[in-house]
Amino acid sequence: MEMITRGRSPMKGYHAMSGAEMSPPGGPPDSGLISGGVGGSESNGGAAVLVATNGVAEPSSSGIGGSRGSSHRRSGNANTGQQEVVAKFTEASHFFKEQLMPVRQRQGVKDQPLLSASQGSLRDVKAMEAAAAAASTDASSNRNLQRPTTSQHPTNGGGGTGTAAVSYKKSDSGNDGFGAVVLELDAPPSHLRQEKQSDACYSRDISASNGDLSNPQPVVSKHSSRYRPMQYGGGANGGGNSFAAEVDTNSTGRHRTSSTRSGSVITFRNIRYEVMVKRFPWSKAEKKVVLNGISGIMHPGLNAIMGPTGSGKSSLLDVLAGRKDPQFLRGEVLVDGAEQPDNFKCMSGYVVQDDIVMGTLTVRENLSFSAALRLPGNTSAHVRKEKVDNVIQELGLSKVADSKIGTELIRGVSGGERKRTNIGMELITDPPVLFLDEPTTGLDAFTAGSVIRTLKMLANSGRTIIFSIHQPKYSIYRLFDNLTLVVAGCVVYHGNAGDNPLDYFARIGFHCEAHNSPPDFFMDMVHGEIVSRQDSRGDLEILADRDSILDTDVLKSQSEAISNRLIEAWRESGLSDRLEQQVDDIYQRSLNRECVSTDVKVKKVPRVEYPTSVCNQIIWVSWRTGLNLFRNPQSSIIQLVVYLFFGISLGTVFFSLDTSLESGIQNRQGLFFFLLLQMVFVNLGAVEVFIKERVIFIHESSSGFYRISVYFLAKIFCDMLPIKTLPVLLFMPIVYFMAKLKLTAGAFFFYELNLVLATCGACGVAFFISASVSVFGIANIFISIIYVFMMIFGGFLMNIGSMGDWLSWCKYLSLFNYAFSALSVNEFAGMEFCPTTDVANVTRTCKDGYMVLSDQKIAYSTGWDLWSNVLGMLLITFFFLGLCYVQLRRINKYK
Ligand SMILES: Nc1ncnc2c1ncn2[C@@H]1O[C@H](COP(=O)(O)OP(=O)(O)OP(=O)(O)O)[C@@H](O)[C@H]1O
Repeated sequence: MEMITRGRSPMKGYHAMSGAEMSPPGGPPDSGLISGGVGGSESNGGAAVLVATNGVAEPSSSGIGGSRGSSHRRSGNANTGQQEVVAKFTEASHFFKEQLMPVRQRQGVKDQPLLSASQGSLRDVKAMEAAAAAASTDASSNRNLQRPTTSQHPTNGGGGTGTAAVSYKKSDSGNDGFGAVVLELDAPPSHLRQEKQSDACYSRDISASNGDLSNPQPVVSKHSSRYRPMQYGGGANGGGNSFAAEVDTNSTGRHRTSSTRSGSVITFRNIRYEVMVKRFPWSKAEKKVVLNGISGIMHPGLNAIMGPTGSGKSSLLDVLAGRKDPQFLRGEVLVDGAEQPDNFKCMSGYVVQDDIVMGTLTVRENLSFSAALRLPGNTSAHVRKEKVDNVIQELGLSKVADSKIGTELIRGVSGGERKRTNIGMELITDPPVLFLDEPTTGLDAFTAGSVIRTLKMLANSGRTIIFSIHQPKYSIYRLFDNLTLVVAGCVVYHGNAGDNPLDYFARIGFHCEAHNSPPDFFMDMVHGEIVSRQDSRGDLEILADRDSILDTDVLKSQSEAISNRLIEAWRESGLSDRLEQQVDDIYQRSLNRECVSTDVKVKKVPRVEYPTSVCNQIIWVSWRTGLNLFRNPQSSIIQLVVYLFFGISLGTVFFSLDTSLESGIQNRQGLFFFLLLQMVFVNLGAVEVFIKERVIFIHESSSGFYRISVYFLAKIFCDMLPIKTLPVLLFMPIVYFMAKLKLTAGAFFFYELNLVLATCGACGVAFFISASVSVFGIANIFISIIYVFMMIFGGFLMNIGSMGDWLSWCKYLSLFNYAFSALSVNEFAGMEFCPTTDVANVTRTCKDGYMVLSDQKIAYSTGWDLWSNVLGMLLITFFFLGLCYVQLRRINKYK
């Protein structure tokens, strides 16, 4: 059981006390308490508020660097904030009295005063803590315990209202793995550190005078280090600053309930990302620096990464999300002040630029799929449904919840709704951090605005949202809490959004004109379209009338000069210095706690954790594959119609074959040729199976939805087998009986078996190519080459016996050869073909079927001769399916 104090939004002039004094200095609190105030960002200047000493919590009003317990106010609205804190604690007291105490009494715990709040003092916090603990132990009998009020969090981002909110809620520990009562305290962030003691990390108030981070305060909270060892709240302009320390009682440590939602703080230090590029396939690989020594902190709130195209936005996002190949990466990424967990990909949400939803499924079905595979295996269907409903509601998708997403053939939901569904797929697990790669790309201005507003709402509920974006309009920009401006792989600004960057750039000589919008100004500036009016350093050539310059080389060199100037200016700025200091401080403390590996050369390879069993994964992936198939007319209904048409056509052309010497042999061989052609070449369509779902597969398999083997098996059992075997079983008998092939049950079933195996083998080849190549056109070329090669050695048009031995062995690689041989033996054995017409001066005799087979060099004398063909087709099928599986495993999961 844990009780959490969570900071939210900033209160200027207040010091986020975070309950540091609620526990004995230097050690963890006795019980699973508590707390976390949150340090303010630069602009916040101060923070809220709670001082508790020896079990007595008092509202305090010291600034961010204020001394403990100081109670003077620094801002006019501080008093209001203080009163609100008190009011909220009073409310908390009622809540504990009315809802938690009865639980304690049922358990025989002697009643004791809980919490009395008056102006300036909050009493008996320990009792409250004890009550919360009692409530936790009765979690199972107390499922309906709800937070009585929802605290309102300021969303204006200005940090001026000083609203303080304390809320408390109890999560459903039975299902989501969290047994936590959350006490939310609106307060600004960033002055907390964690320390490792034995097996746990403790958060520490590190705030000191003037934001000096060198004077740590005592330990304030204890929590498991397994999942979220610590959270630093904080954010630009106060949007969604929060802090929470929580105990994860879940075995996987991945799932969090929305009631305990709080974003993580991502700290990155000296990030350098290099790739090796070749100009031509044959030329020597050259090193390209994509990110060059980037540092920063992303707090809960809306964190935008902006920059010109190719500047490294997506790369930075991927690095923070743990989705870049570690072998090309240098530097550290810390999550809540501790080393980025190697299963971070599974714990965080990542919305890729492409769609990761299945177009044939409805919004609700897609979300249900995500819930079924990403929530812990023991989550009940009822809770899963509730989660899906909540996400639908949260994202404003109620109206289209039961509409299909849409494909090229099916008209579906709008672009914005589709994007929100993509976001919902990741929100199901309520991740503390949500990454989005250009979430507005491809959307019109209004839809883009609605998507960002949705993100803002999520950020306000305490999540850390980090996304890359090109050039937003102003109404979008003003929602940002934090801005990271990247140019040529370097940061030129990192900090609060709003007017702060304008002030900063004005200080270094770049002024935004009155009518210009800030994001447009930033982009113009980094592209070199706006030149410095006053270059304080005097080493930048200033070209006033850029429009008159036509020489592109001059423009390019000027852009580069301005970019370099911006990069240098940032490195030399006080903002950057303070940021570096904060980042270094967090990093050093992490090292001290031994929570971070000091060996930068040994980068961890990301690990994927699966929250559900193989069985569950097979059921759900098969369910989706089947549904997708059923609703996809291209691959199901049209295929059936094609087979029906083909069956009737062939049956008509080869109707009632006779046994004449003139046509009986040739017509049968011709029929087998066309049948096999159809069985094999119909699989050209299967080449798109993995190509089409490549992005979804990479995202889902690397995010822990399912194992690769599960996806592969589901494709075979729910796609390949029904799609390939059903039409053969249904429509190929039409040909058999219309053509009057050998009318025995054995011969008929063997004919069916051969056709099924031929088509499965061809499908195996298509699957292998599909898993190996990502471009449809190239895949088509490869598969055509393989099929034609097999056809040459099929024995139809070229007698294999007439080939040299050095070449004829290739028949063993040919599906056509095995299938044709088997069909021929099946049909010709025991037949006799006699002439029906006389030809002058020519004496013709009957020819039996065995002679036909001998002429074709087809072995027929033993049962093995017949069944070896079946074995050959099976081997080809398994060989290519095996290769397909290997290729699926080898697909690069890094971006
Ligand atoms: N794996 C890679 N191989 C080669 N070049 C790469 C690789 N990853 C990134 N780059 C290069 O690094 C630069 C930054 O790429 P990145 O995708 O991060 O830029 P971006 O700012 O997101 O661009 P855009 O806005 O156009 O998406 C680009 O020039 C890109 O070509």
